[in-house]
Amino acid sequence: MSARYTHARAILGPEMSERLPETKVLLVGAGGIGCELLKNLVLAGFGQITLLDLDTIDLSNLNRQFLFRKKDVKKSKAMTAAQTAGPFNPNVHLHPIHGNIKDPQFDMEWFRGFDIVLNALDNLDARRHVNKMCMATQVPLVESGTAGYLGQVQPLLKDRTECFDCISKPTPKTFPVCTIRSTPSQPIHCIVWAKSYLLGQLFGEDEDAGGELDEAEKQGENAQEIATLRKEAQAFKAVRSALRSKDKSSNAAKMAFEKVFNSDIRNLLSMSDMWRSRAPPVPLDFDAVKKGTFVLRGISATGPATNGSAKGNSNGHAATNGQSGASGSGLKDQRALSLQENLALFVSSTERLAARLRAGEETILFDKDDDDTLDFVTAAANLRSAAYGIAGKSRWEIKEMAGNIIPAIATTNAIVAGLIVLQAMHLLKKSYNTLRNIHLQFKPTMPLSAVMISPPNMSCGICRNTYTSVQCDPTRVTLGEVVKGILDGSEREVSVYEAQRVLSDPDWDDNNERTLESLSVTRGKFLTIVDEEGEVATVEVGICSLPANHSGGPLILPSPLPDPPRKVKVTVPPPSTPPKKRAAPDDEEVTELEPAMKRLKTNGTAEPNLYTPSKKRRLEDDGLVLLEAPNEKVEDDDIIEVD
Ligand SMILES: Nc1ncnc2c1ncn2[C@@H]1O[C@H](COP(=O)(O)OP(=O)(O)OP(=O)(O)O)[C@@H](O)[C@H]1O
Ligand SMILES: [Zn+2]
Repeated sequence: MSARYTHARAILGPEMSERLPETKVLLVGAGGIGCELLKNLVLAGFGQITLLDLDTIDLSNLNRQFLFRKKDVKKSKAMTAAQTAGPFNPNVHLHPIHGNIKDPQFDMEWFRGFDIVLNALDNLDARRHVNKMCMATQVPLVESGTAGYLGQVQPLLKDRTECFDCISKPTPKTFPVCTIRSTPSQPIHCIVWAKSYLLGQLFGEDEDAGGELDEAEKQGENAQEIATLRKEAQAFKAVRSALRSKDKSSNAAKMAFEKVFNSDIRNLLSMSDMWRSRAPPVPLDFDAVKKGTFVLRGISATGPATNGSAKGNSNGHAATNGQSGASGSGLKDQRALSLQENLALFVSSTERLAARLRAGEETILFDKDDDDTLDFVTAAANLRSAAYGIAGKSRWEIKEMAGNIIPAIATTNAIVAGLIVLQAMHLLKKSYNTLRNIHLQFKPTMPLSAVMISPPNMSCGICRNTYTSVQCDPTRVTLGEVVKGILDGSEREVSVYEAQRVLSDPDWDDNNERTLESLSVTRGKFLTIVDEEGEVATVEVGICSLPANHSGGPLILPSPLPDPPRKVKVTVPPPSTPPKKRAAPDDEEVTELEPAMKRLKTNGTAEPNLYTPSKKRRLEDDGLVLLEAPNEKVEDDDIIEVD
């Protein structure tokens, strides 16, 4: 045993140490937590590590994602992390993959190839996807996350612990800075970008990257990349000095606009890899937007900029059309602005802020009560949203949303990465009694708290389902063949879904003769078979591909076929009662609850009708609640009543 493992062996014990070289780990995400975790795994001697990330390295990642250097900016995170960490331990086999974990080839068969999955992700969508794949394949998962000084590590295993979806998650309200730097997908990303990045670049302290770039070039780093970065930094320099220049003709606002909404976007577009799994942004043309001749995704620059939540002008002509001097005070705060109006607001707020610099203010920071900065952030965020096809927001909404961001802290990521390895060890050793949910908290007297594991939530729509998979050729196999095969001759009535789409039900079998592919049910997706009477657990069928050397029919059914448990009918608890938790995980005692009913207020009249589970489920999936009588009310602020 080489000295390399002395410490790891002392911690892990001889048995675990022996097994590590054969252990197959999937690490999803090579960002802040992922880099720290990869280093831990490699040094501990985990033998087979698959590392997957869809992104490329951003300059702003370098302060904490220590496996990356300036020469690596714009390269694949997974590939670069593997290249850097590989030599830490030559006995380890690293398999980096540049891809999205939701890509079809990462199906149930693929997940089954791992002993454990470790999430180091930054978004709910990907986390929920990995959770479902791990519940489907019964592969243990360690989930994790950090926000500033706070962190959490949660070991998850089907039937033993609750899953990531057992408790519904509130939508996150804060974002680490860099998540929003290059690929925004929500209005808040653009708001934070405008407030914390662009405002600072133009009106904050001089953040000159030139010196660092000179240094990088001296060290022989990628000259082409450095040249691109230098050009970007130079362009900001030119705009900054134009903003501070007494020369009125410098047209600084136009320069700023053209840099961030045109040339920077063009630069990003030239990296075609980035836009393989995302919709690409569209560069904006200053003069055409100003004139109102610019058309973006079929919408005129004078129409509502995007279909944002604030009410736009339905005739496509904004009320202030053509007013170039739209100022904060002249705008109705709660109206969505057209692209042209956002440009006018960008120009006017930039000029107001520039005038303040010329009058002696050295730096200007965001203050929601400072109209100039709020106008600037409103306009810049909405212009960026428009370029990326994201819904615009009103000035009033942006004031609400421009909350504080939480910077990522390297030490928090490092602590959490260490804790992930410890929980992974418990899962691999099957020492389930020692599993804990760990919280890293901002309490100097007790920075870590270890919480007992909760058993599964009996009404969870993810981990209480019965999972199976079929190997098939979706171009040849029909929906009816798969469903009939899985039900194995049972006559019970079922409805079949793919995600939220109904594909068939007992009264509607039009799709049964159609191929899976024609129904867009392809590799990596699930067919969900729901019992019409609600008496048998839902079966989820993962679609996998046929083995490479297969020559027979288009479908290989699983063996054994799934045997979903019968649900024990339990009376629906009152709406405010949380789902009952069992004292200890014990598979024998599983009972299933019907999905909780929407609260209907009957005003003392008839009891609300209980619809059959599938019908009700379809209605609820569509966001509909059926009211019995015209005087009924639904106690839910998100619900809009329609006749
Ligand atoms: N669907 C996905 N498939 C693969 N990797 C993903 C997916 N979603 C997110 N990731 C990766 O997870 C990582 C999360 O790391 P982290 O939270 O540090 O993000 P970051 O973008 O590097 O930094 P920051 O979030 O602070 O800007 C990122 O590298 C991101 O590319
Ligand atoms: Zn669950």
